[in-house]
Amino acid sequence: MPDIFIEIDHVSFGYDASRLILNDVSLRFERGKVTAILGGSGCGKTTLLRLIGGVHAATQGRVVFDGQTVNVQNKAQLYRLRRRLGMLFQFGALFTDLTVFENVAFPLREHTELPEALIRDIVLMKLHAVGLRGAAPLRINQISGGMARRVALARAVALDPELLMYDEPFTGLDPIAMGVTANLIRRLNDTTGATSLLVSHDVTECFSIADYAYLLTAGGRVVAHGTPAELVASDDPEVRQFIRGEPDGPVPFHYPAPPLALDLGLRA
Ligand SMILES: Nc1ncnc2c1ncn2[C@@H]1O[C@H](COP(=O)(O)OP(=O)(O)OP(=O)(O)O)[C@@H](O)[C@H]1O
Repeated sequence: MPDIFIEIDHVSFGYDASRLILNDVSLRFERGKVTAILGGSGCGKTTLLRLIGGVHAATQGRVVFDGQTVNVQNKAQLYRLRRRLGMLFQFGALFTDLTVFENVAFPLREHTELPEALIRDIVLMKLHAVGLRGAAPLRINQISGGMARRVALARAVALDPELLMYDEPFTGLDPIAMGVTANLIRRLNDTTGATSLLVSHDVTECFSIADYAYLLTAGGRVVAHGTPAELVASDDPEVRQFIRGEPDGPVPFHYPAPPLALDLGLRA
């Protein structure tokens, strides 16, 4: 029996009543694993992370976090839950005029009463884990984008979260920085014993580090799920189109439209 840490159980959600973003979606994330959630723009990946973090409530269905149904009305439960998760947003969202050190120290100062000497040791250890202990005194606007992403990783793990959620961690990075970031996500998961969810549209990078992956399409519909090896070996045309990034296939390139000739008035 797999040890499920997060379960999305027949969840539907819309930001307003007129449009469902997630339509009866079910996913399960195993404890200790890195699971990738892949899908095109707008299919609801970030929305899914927000529901897990209790930012929004599911309209229908349940989000279960380590055996407990997430209830956004229960403020005490939400606070405890948020202490258990670390989140890395697209572009890191660091304080650009603070130092690398102060950025990583920030969640420790916000959420704990630890003495300054201990905060210092934790920050230096987290920075060491991402290879940036030597950069501690630099300001964010003095370091490269790839380094900044690593600082954001160190900050996301500052409180030793049990769940790490990464939203598009590879965006805007050059290939080397991308590889470094991917390896760090894997290493931080394994050394801290956390569970990691990785939202991205970068199939290659995700498959290089994920234990398992879900492929989603519009409405959060699960096209397929499995280990990267299983998905790569799939002969389902929709999965192949997805993985190879083919522009046309079961997911058509063209939005439904009348024939071009008709639209251009070329036919009587
Ligand atoms: N706060 C919001 N209010 C209203 N609609 C929203 C909000 N956030 C997202 N949406 C809409 O919900 C849909 C899904 O967005 P979401 O960000 O979850 O998709 P995504 O798969 O993460 O896409 P991307 O890869 O582009 O980030 C989109 O159509 C988006 O416009």
